[in-house]
Amino acid sequence: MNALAATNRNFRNAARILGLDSKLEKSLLIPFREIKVECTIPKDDGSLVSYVGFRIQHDNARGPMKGGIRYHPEVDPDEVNALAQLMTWKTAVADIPYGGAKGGIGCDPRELSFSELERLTRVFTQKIHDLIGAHRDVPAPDMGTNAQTMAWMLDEYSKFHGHSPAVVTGKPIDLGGSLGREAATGLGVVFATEALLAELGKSISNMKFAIQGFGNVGSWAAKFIHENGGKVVAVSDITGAVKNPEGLNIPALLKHRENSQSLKDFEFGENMDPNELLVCECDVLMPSALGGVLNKENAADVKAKFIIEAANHPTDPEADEILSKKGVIVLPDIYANCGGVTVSYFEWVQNIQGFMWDEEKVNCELKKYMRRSFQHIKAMCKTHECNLRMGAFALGVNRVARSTLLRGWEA
Ligand SMILES: NC(=O)C1=CN([C@@H]2O[C@H](COP(=O)(O)OP(=O)(O)OC[C@H]3O[C@@H](n4cnc5c(N)ncnc54)[C@H](O)[C@@H]3O)[C@@H](O)[C@H]2O)C=CC1
Ligand SMILES: O=C(O)CCC(=O)C(=O)O
Repeated sequence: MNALAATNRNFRNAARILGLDSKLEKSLLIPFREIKVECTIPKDDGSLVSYVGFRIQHDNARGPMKGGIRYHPEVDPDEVNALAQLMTWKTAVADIPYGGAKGGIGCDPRELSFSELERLTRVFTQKIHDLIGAHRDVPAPDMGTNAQTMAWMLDEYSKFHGHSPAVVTGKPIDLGGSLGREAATGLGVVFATEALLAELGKSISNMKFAIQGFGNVGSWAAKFIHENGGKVVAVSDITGAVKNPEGLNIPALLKHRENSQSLKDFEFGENMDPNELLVCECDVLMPSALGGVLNKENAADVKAKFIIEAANHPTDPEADEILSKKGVIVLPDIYANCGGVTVSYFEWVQNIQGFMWDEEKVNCELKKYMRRSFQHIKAMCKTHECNLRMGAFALGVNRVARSTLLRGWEA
C-alpha cells in the first residue's frame, strides 16, 4: 500500500473512533496547498540538469506549517503528501503550536557535489520563498539534508526578506541553530522507548536492539541506547549491515563508518545481509530509514517484541495487522520520532526571543514533552480501547479538529 493510502486509512480510522463530522473529516484530509517547482541547475561540468521539487503544506489550524525537506531519488508527490499529513498529526501529538508540511526534491544527494547541492537548494528556495516564512511554513532537515542545507535556505530566503533565522530550523549553531537539535530525534526516540518500556516494568539496559538506518536519527539513537546500557546487536545502512550478538561497540562503529564511509568490515562485528536486519533476533526493532519497509511480505517473520518507529511511516497497515496478531507492540512514528520537531520548536522560540538556551535545558524540556505526550496517548488508548497508533492518531486528529472548529469557515 502506498504511503498516502496508508496514512489516509489511519486518519479515517481515527476520525471514525472520534466520531468526526464527515465534512470536517474531508476538510482535514485535503492539503492546504501543494507546490511543485522545476529546479534546473548547471552541473560542475557546465551541463544542465533539471529536478522536481515539492512542498506540500497540509494544515495550519494550530500554527505555522512545519516539516522537513527530503533529498532522495524516490521523492514523489504522494509520498510527500503523506509525510506532510503525518507532520500535522505529529505536531499536535507533541502539543507544539504548529501545523504540518513536508518538502523534497527527487534527486540522489550522494551523486551531487557540494556546490551542486548548494545551487539546487538555492534554486528551490528561490521558487518557494514567498510561500514559506517564520509564521507561515518553517522547513527543517529530513533524509538526505542537514544543517548545511538549512544554512543555504536561510541565506537565500534572507536575500528576499531580510535576516530571518526563524524561517528554518535544524540550522548550524553559528547561524542561530539550537544546541541539541542534531541529536534531538534520536534522543527523543530513546525517551519514547524508555516511557513505553517503563510502563511494562522493563528498561533499555536489558534489551537487544536492531536499527535500520545509521544516519542522523539511527546513529544518535544507537549512541544513546549504548550509553544507557542497551545492546545494539545489528545495524544497517545503504552501504551494508553489521551484527554482533554481544552488542556492537557504537562509538567504535561510528569511527569506522566515518573513516571507511561504510558499515561493512567492522573489526568488532560480522557483516550481515541488510535484508535480514528487519527479521533478525532482537527485542526491539528500530526502523530509522525509509518508509514502507515493514509490509505483508516480511511482518510475519519479525522476531522483535517491540517496534519503535524512528523513521516516518516504516510500517504499512497490512503489516500493522499481522504484527498486532503476533502481539508485537508498535510505538508509532508520529510520537516516537517527534523529538526532532519538538526541539525545532525550541529553536524557533529561541530565534524569536533572540535568546539561546543551554543544552541541558533543551534536553530536559524535550524529556518533559516526550513523557507528557506518552501519557496523553495512553489516556486516548484507554478511552477508545485502541492500540498506540490509533491512540496517537486520535490524539493528534482531535486536537487539530478542535482548533479547526474554533476558527470556523466563514469567508
Ligand atoms: N532528521 C530528523 O530530524 C527526522 C527524521 N525523521 C525520519 O527518520 C528517517 C531517517 O532520517 P535521517 O536520519 O534524518 O536521514 P539521513 O539521511 O541522515 O539518514 C538516512 C539513513 O538511512 C540509510 N538508508 C537509506 N536507504 C537504506 C536502505 N535501503 N536500507 C538501510 N538503510 C538505508 C542511509 O544510509 C542513512 O544511514 C526518515 O524516515 C525521516 O523522515 C523523522 C523525524 C525527524
Ligand atoms: O524538525 C522539523 O521541523 C521537521 C522534522 C521532520 O521532518 C519530521 O519530524 O519528520
